[in-house]
Amino acid sequence: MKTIDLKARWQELADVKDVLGARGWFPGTSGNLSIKVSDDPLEFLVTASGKDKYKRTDEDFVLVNQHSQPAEDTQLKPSAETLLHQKVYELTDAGCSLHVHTVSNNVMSELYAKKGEVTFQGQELIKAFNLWEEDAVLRVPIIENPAHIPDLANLLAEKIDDNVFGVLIKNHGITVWGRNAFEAKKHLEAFEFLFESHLAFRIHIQGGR
Ligand SMILES: CSCCC(=O)C(=O)COP(=O)(O)O
Ligand SMILES: [Zn+2]
Repeated sequence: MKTIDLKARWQELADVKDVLGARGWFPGTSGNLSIKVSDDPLEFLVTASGKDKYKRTDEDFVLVNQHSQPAEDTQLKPSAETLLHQKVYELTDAGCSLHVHTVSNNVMSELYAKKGEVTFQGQELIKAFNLWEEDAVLRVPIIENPAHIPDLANLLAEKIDDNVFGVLIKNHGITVWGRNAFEAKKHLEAFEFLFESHLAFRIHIQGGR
């Protein structure tokens, strides 16, 4: 991959990071984002670990290889959750993977953890996932949150499927992907809208039941 492509991908991911940051979706340094730079061998840019993701700096991203290890000499540490991004690239045609912690995705993950998934039907915004039929159902698997990242990454990998565009991690956050940064961001925004609407409906119409 040429330097110009690396720069373009960096810029693209930095722009997405700014927009998500403006929404407050990186509380307490949480969240990590990645974008694919090369397919064979796999290389992707991923956010550096533990940083204030609301700030834009020249050290925001690290280029990693197919083993989630830095592909260049650097003092920066790739995200602690880089392995989840690696699994997404290995098992899908994704070009971008986004992970954020929000109040809505955490509450939804807790509410529906026992069911192991949450589904949406009859909601206009499931069209953001290319689901156009009237009876189409959007399914979002929910996984446990083991502290050992390889275990977490394996749980995520088990749920990845053609009709899955994101996975909720219980009391942790959501990991979503898309063929490129535009699509990944679209998916993330649609998920968060559906979660917020569902919770608002439960609180205001169903009295929290
Ligand atoms: C304080 S957030 C705990 C770690 C986490 O879940 C996360 O998303 C951020 O980790 P990173 O190493 O990518 O900064
Ligand atoms: Zn996280």
